[in-house]
Amino acid sequence: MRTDPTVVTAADVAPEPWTGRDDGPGPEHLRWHHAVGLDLAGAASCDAALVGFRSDEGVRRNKGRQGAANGPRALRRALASMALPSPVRVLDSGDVEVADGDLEAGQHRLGRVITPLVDRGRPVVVLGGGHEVAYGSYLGLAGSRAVREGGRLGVLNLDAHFDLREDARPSSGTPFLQMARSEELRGQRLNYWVLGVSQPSNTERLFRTADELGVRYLPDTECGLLGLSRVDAFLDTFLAGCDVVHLSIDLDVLPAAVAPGVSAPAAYGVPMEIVERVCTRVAASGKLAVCDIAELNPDLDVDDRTARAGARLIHRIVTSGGAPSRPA
Ligand SMILES: N=CN[C@@H](CCC(=O)O)C(=O)O
Ligand SMILES: [Mn+2]
Ligand SMILES: [Mn+2]
Repeated sequence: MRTDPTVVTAADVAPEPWTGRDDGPGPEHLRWHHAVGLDLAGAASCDAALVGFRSDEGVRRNKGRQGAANGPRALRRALASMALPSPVRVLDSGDVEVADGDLEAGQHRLGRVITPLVDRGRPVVVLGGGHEVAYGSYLGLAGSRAVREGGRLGVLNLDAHFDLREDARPSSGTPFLQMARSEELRGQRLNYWVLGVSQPSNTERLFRTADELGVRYLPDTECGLLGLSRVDAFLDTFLAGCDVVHLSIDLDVLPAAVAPGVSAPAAYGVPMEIVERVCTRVAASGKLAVCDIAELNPDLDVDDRTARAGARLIHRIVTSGGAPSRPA
């Protein structure tokens, strides 16, 4: 069944107009707030789409520090005044909101919003929300034409954690195990790669689960600038083995000084230079279908550092789909 790329599904909460600093007219003054449209009817012609996932429920169930439901608003605010090197058109589709603790229903609604956006053939950026956002994104991707028609799905998680917990209820600690189980149901093995895994932040049980599932990972200690060739080789192999990429960015992959506004800040972390390079290369591959920005908790942020770091990664991803007109 083919979906009409001009027909998209409305989110729970309509998007609000974007505002920000304005230095004058013309492309030389272009900023994000100029480039964002809210009209779903214009979805087909956009270079990228945004959708927010206002959810704290996964972090609450995972015994973390709550506040991620306000992440989408903080990310939009941090993006609004960023300068654009060349014109892009971005659709803001609004937010899916997890209400009354019903995370599972929210993840399915998110999936239904994402599928037609993915079918436009341009990246969808999902603004979390706790990392439970990733399973909703997966549901959207699994329903997309590219995956249903046999495209090989690859999931790359930039994270200090595996998020492969075997808990009774879905949470921010379980999304990739949920994906693995869903893939098993359609006779597939989840092609799951993690960059930035912190040994002290994952029990031996989680490492064992990762090994049993055939997960490929690079520890944070191998993701510094001295490990650049290892990171590049890891990414090359990942990209060569898939056609459709789900990039999931848990901001706690970054050092705590760069990303203090997360439930579990990283004592070590992967440098911003590396994380940004990985994002840029994935976007430039032309295979990126969905990218989550997860775990931003504005209540815990310092000078909007984490929101700005997340926004910068989104900026790089959206402006790296084609040839950038300024050096990255
Ligand atoms: N999404 C976060 N997942 C981590 C949280 C760890 C923590 O709160 O310390 C996990 O479950 O391992
Ligand atoms: Mn994490
Ligand atoms: Mn995570």
